[in-house]
Amino acid sequence: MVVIHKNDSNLWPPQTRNQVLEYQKWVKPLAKKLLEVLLKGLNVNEIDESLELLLMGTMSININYYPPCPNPSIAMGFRRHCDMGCITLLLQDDTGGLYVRGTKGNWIHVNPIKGALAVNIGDSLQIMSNDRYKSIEHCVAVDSSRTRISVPLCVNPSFDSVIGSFPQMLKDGEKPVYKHILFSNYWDHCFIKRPSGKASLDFAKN
Ligand SMILES: O=C(O)CCC(=O)C(=O)O
Ligand SMILES: [Fe+2]
Repeated sequence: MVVIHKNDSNLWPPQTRNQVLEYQKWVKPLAKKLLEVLLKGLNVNEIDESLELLLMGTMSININYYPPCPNPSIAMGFRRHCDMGCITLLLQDDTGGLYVRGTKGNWIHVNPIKGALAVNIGDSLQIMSNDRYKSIEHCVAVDSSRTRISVPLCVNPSFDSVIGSFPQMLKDGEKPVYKHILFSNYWDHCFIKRPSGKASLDFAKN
């Protein structure tokens, strides 16, 4: 289940609607703080209204339910991918199974820590930072005996935002790695083509 637009909340089952909206309200200032810290690293000192739309104009929440799988060695919970937006704040239960790709191509298990959120960088922030920040490839393995629930909150540009390298990134003749594209086009590309791993970024490359 995903809440993208404000009014989509009517589509949520009433059993969880209030909790989801409450959680979204609680987590929004935290997302902004994290983006402020990340943007300071790109010499952007303030997130004004237009930047806020670009960085966090769409927030979506998924609730992922992974049932136990009798043969985990031949099944995948979630295939390898990068999230499309700027950052994802991921709440997971204590079952485990989330893996991120290390710099040497190895898979690293993200041990669940009670009360902690895992924060992933998404493709849009890689694009805006002209590759200074890298989106993290991740996947989910299933467990033979336990269910798993995760609640990722994806902080994305608004759909009508144009994403591209921040001009203040490009110093001393540095070339933009990515062209300027509408975030909704990037979103559609990822959903329709379903590229795996980091391949979706090629769509945005110059
Ligand atoms: O279930 C997880 O831990 C990750 C889910 C995920 O990667 C996603 O929803 O994009
Ligand atoms: Fe993801």
